[in-house]
Amino acid sequence: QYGTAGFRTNAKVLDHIMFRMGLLATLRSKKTKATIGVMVTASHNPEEDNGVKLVDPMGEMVTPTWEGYATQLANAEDDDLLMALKDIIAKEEINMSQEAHVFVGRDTRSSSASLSQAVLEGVSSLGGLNKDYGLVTTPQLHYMVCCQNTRGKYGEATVEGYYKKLCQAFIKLIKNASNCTDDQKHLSLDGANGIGALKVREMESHLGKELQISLYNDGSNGKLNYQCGADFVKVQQKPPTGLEIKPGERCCSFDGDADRIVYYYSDSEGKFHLLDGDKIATLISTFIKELLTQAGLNVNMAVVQTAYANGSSTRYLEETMKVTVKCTKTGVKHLHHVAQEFDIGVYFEANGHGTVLLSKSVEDKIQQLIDSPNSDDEKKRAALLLQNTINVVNQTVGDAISDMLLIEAILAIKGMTVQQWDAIYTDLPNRQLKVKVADRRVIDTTDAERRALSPAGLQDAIDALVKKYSLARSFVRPSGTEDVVRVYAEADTQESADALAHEVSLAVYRLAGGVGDEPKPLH
Ligand SMILES: CC(=O)N[C@H]1[C@@H](OP(=O)(O)O)O[C@H](CO)[C@@H](O)[C@@H]1O
Ligand SMILES: [Mg+2]
Repeated sequence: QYGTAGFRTNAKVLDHIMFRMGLLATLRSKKTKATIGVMVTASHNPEEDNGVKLVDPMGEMVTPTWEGYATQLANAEDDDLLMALKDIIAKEEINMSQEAHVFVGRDTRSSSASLSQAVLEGVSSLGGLNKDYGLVTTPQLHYMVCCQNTRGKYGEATVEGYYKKLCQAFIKLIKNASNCTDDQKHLSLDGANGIGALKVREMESHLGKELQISLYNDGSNGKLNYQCGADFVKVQQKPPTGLEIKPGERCCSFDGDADRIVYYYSDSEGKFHLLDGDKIATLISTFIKELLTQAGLNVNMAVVQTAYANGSSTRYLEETMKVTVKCTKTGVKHLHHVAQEFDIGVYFEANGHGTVLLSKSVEDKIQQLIDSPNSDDEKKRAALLLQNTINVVNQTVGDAISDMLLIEAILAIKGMTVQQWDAIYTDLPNRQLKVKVADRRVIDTTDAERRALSPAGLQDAIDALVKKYSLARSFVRPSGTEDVVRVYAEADTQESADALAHEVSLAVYRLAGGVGDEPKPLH
């Protein structure tokens, strides 16, 4: 199934899927009369895996109907492939004489080169024209597609153009950071031994001395995503191997295709502190809200989260910041669409995947303030900061490089240390676990995946377990990228969160057809 983020499985069985996604992207391009993107990556999953994501004309994820076609095409027997294609062509009334253009990109996995070749062959076999961007991050490919289809309005469809746009905006932002010491300009980055590391190296010359990055896990020795990267750090709640973490120093990790980022530091007692997507969303939305007030702009802004958002972050945003918070199903495609409903939508998954979307009307209002001879200096300054914020952001999809530049600029402008940022609110202790079941589709959820409708009795069991703890919350859902059921729990102490997560895992195991050994307690 075309899951949370496309197809993902062991690379050895993906050849035909890649070819077929080349075919599908070509049809999608003919249908939309626009360039479509195909990214070969399995993100944070192990090196042995691979996968593919389709990118729609504005750089967003492909629409649900076409996800359905992707699933059909992927599962068709060889003999039925032609029929399956004809079916899509008929349903979508595709004019086959229409030109097609497909952009292809890939991550650093050893299987990616030949798999992206299979995509390219799929494209040409239907007469599509392709451009192979080779090694790029997922968000870079999304960006290229958007630039191409907006005829350069969003930027130039080259990797160089991407660096120029983002870095120029970053440098303009950072000029507003008076008294920023060299120490504060330093960041340690874990590149997950993946494409992000490569691309940060490429970008560095555009940054001048404004940001000094020490790059670890750059792929020269270590294995992709192995005990490193944003997913490892977030789920394990510990620093990656291969990165020297000095007390108090700001560090961050990308994931394997550089569309996620998390920050962290260790305090003077050596305790590890994680600043995840929720903390990032809080920092960015607070910054934007302050600028809007200074600029005298009244626009409706929301933060979009998923069920994995820490309860403390939601409470802080709603109660202290008075910001609208929306909750959607897991997967950035869901968050993206809800964020689009607002003038400004800041969306982040707790794991660090997210970005900011701004409507055209907000961009116009900001431009008017900058151009107007009547705006006072404070308003103008705020408007310029907002404009450069927009330019540093990759609005097509969550982007670790772009998010990193924005976060670094905000911290510098606010003169804020990573500790001060962390202290905005305190996370509730939490735990994520996985349970293997025979068929994870037996679990059906509702209410943005916060409640289970089936199997019978599971939600009642979870409710009863949650009641035993204070400030507790727990939910389960079938993963869309792995063959597991995910369990999430939070509570007032780490012991309680761990115990609750374990007890809920047991309930899943017993009621949803667990396989293998029964889940064991964490302690
Ligand atoms: C709990 C969690 O982190 N889930 C991740 C994971 O999806 P699952 O459907 O949970 O496997 O991978 C997705 C793609 O990277 C990402 O969007 C999502 O947030
Ligand atoms: Mg990723």
